[in-house]
Amino acid sequence: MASLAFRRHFGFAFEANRCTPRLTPSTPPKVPHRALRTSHPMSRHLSRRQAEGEVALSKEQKRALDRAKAGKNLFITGRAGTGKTILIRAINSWATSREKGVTVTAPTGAAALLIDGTTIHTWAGVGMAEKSARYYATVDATQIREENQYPLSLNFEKTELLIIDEISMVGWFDCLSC
Ligand SMILES: Nc1ncnc2c1ncn2[C@@H]1O[C@H](COP(=O)(O)OP(=O)(O)OP(=O)(O)O)[C@@H](O)[C@H]1O
Repeated sequence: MASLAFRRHFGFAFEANRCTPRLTPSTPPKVPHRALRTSHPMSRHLSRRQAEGEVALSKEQKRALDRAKAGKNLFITGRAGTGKTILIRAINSWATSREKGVTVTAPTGAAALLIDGTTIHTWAGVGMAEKSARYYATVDATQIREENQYPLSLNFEKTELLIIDEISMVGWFDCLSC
């Protein structure tokens, strides 16, 4: 149910067991050896330029981009180096140029940096608890929401397109497809 709600809200989402379509680039794109080396974090700038048009997307990447443009939910998976990050950059670039409310996230700070995004926890407002575990276990959920300093509802409302990189590292990932 949760995943359905997310999909309804965002139009483009992350893994869900009934989510469509499942794009699985099985073979790495044919790229020059020099380009393959740019997956190193220090080569982010070059990768960004590639996503902005200097490198033509592969057929499979284009197919995924077209589906994203059509507002479909996507689960993008594939072996290392098959072009997932470049695809994310291309989707982000397209969404930004259309002034869509796009948020690019990842479960860890390091992963988020690679895609110029933010952590999923920051976006969702999951921060450090300010009170004891006993307090949160006993108090009413409504009260916790009222006390929350993060403008969470704004984050959810302004995000039309949510991208989560490295979703398998998200601890509560399984809950999303419940
Ligand atoms: N269509 C393309 N044309 C040329 N080079 C590409 C293309 N797609 C990706 N690349 C290059 O292939 C390399 C791997 O791409 P990318 O980093 O997007 O893969 P990935 O699937 O995200 O890898 P990982 O799973 O390890 O993060 C990079 O150097 C990237 O610049």
